[in-house]
Amino acid sequence: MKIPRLTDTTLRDGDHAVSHSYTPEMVRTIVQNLDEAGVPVIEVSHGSGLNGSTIQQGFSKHSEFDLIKVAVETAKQAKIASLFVPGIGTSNELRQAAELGISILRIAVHCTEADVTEQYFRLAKELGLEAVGFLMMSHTQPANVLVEQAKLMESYGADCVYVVDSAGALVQSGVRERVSALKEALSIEVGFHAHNNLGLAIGNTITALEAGADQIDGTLRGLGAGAGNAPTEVLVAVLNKMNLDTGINLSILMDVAEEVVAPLMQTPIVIDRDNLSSGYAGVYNSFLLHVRHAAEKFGVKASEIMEELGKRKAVAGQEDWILDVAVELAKKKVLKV
Ligand SMILES: CC[C@H](O)CC(=O)C(=O)O
Ligand SMILES: [Mn+2]
Repeated sequence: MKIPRLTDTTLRDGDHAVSHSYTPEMVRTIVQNLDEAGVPVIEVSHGSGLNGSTIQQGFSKHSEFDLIKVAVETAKQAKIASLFVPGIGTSNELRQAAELGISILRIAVHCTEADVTEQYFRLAKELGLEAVGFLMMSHTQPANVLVEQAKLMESYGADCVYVVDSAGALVQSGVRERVSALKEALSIEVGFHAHNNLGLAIGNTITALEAGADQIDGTLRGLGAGAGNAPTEVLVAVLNKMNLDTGINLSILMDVAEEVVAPLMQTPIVIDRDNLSSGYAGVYNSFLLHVRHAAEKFGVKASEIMEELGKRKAVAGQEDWILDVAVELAKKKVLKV
């Protein structure tokens, strides 16, 4: 099995879990530790990607450009990456992040919408960036559809395409099928990004490696949207046990996870009823906080909203459905009384 490239996305996916409250000091400390530990790629941006600080996605406490600047200045060996979602971010933010010195742009779209990424892949390459495609909500489509979409990204200049389990809804057979199909069809690298709603983030990531994945993601303590991600420190420990030596210092990772990241958690990252129902129904993890707010406001269960959103096959960008569903469920409840 190949030694994978590990991207730590505590400062991007984890941004959802801290309600976009990262400060330059936190970024400096986390980047310093990840960099010293030897993590090769560190992702920094709003959880929903560049320019995500909006009323729909949640306002950031500090400008993500200030945070990216600190990250670039602090990292000695690690490459800094940012996430970009077309429609949330524009070419302006992409250019600005490149000027600040990011090395990698990860372009994320719903897994049937690769065609909207062309101009951004081309621009990222023009600006000298490594460009990675993110096929979000990959559980919703069979392997052959993901292959078509990934091939489009490859034709636009992608250096790697990720199978992204945004809802933490995939089980191991689903990961194997999708990652192997991409590996077989593409000439570029393939990655896998896990969420832990079904308790499979580490197991699925290892399955992705067995299926040939070249790149994987983690976050310290699993800090990330919904049930969180594969914890970076656990991934490194497991890879060591498998004799896949990434050269990453486990002891530094365990310390920063325990002493710096764990205290940042607003609520423990656990598989509670809301997270499990979200993964089970296949609902996008970034919906969690919005669903919880709506549930509280309208006096319904978050898990019921998740179940209904799953039935309606809601995707990123359809956050307005959350309120519609909550209101409908509340009305039904009143009529029953
Ligand atoms: C809005 C981007 C999204 O959070 C990307 C991601 O990490 C995922 O889909 O899991
Ligand atoms: Mn994610």
